[in-house]
Amino acid sequence: MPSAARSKTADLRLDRPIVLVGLMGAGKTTVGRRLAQRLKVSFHDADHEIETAANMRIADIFEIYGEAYFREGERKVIERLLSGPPHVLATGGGAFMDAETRALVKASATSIWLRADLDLLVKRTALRDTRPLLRQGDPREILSRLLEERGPVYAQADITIDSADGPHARTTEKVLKALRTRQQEGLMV
Ligand SMILES: Nc1ncnc2c1ncn2[C@@H]1O[C@H](COP(=O)(O)OP(=O)(O)O)[C@@H](O)[C@H]1O
Ligand SMILES: O=C(O)C1=C[C@@H](OP(=O)(O)O)[C@@H](O)[C@H](O)C1
Ligand SMILES: [Mg+2]
Repeated sequence: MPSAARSKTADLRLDRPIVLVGLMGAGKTTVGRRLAQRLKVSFHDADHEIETAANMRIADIFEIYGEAYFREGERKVIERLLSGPPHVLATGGGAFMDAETRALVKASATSIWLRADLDLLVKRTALRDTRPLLRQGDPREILSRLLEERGPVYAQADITIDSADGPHARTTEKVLKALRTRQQEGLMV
């Protein structure tokens, strides 16, 4: 398939995994899958891996075992995935808040914060009621508080990309462009 879109990624060779971080609804899972396709590497979603390993839904893990147990599983899953070959990994929104997970990601991957404003996060997370943290009150209030708390930590990622409204493809292309720039500057991607 000799499309221009495809040939544009031929110059990008991953040295290590790409890890997407950011709040619920930022588009980590959606954009991550597309990014992996464009880079021709495999895609993993930490939430999905946890659900498979536990054979339970995230909301049930939170309800039955609690958040601390979930975070432990999340850390283990991410550690296992990061020890593998370069790929794209979409984390759950809280993963990068865990100091140990964050240190691991910073040491062995290129991290990307997909940043979106509150209105967009509220709109996108309303599409699916699968996130236990947003069931604990008013989703807008919860997301607003989390944005304030977590924003400075997400900002420690190597790259920040605005995950604005519009097609996922546009955000994916922005990520690719940022990776290409980094590589041209001689930095690892
Ligand atoms: N430009 C966009 N980028 C990413 N997601 C978008 C966009 N526009 C709409 N969406 C929708 O918003 C939701 C984002 O959710 P998801 O990818 O699961 O985010 P996260 O994994 O960060 O929580 C999906 O339903 C997706 O289809
Ligand atoms: O922000 C969080 O703490 C969480 C985000 C969710 O993933 P997404 O960010 O993919 O929605 C999921 O891991 C869990 O519900 C907790
Ligand atoms: Mg996700």
